[in-house]
Amino acid sequence: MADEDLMAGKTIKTLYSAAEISARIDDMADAIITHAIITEAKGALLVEVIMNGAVIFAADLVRALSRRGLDIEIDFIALSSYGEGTESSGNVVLEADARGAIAGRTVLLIDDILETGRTLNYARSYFLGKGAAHVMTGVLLDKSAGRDPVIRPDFAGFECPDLFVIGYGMDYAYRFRELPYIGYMEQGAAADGKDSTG
Ligand SMILES: O=P(O)(O)OC[C@H]1O[C@H](OP(=O)(O)OP(=O)(O)O)[C@H](O)[C@@H]1O
Ligand code: HPA
Repeated sequence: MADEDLMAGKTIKTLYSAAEISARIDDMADAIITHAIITEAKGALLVEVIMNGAVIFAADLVRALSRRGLDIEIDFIALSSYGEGTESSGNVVLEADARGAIAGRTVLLIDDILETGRTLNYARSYFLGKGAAHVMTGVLLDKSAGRDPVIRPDFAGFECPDLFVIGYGMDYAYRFRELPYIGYMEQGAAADGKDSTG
């Protein structure tokens, strides 16, 4: 489907600019490297990137961690539950397995957004099931509206309003991941406007 069709009657409003995201990732990296479990972990921290949405966030976060001297190993797992829609199907599908050695490791799961919590719950069970010593979670956006408050990330960048957001890795129907900022689609007058320079 062409962007023009997806965008019909809508414009993208900026929620967080590229500069705001960058500054927040530095704060998150500071918080991660001082966390007791990570500081005391034996061997490299195993960073598990949950594809596809988290790849852009993870690329920036791991380099921020590296600049602070943290020893890390990067691995990937692919999980999917939204498809082309804006609501969770309720069913998390394992599209691709992790490949790293997991038993006994301290694992930091990285995802772009936490909404219902199904994806991170699935991932946490997956890594604990493979013998991880600790599993921690880091998300750029925490969309907590309507979610059980017991479900919380260990590290979060921004609270996300109850809107379907796109950009900086996040898609709507597999598009818009490449936007350098985070935005949301607003029904509006402009047919094809990207109002943001973020
Ligand atoms: O907390 P939840 O309600 O589970 O939602 C969060 C998940 O939804 C998105 O993944 P999606 O299924 O869209 O796959 P993608 O990463 O390939 O875009 C996002 O990247 C998170 O992994
Ligand atoms: N945008 C993109 N992907 C998502 C969202 C969202 O708001 N929530 C869960 N996955």
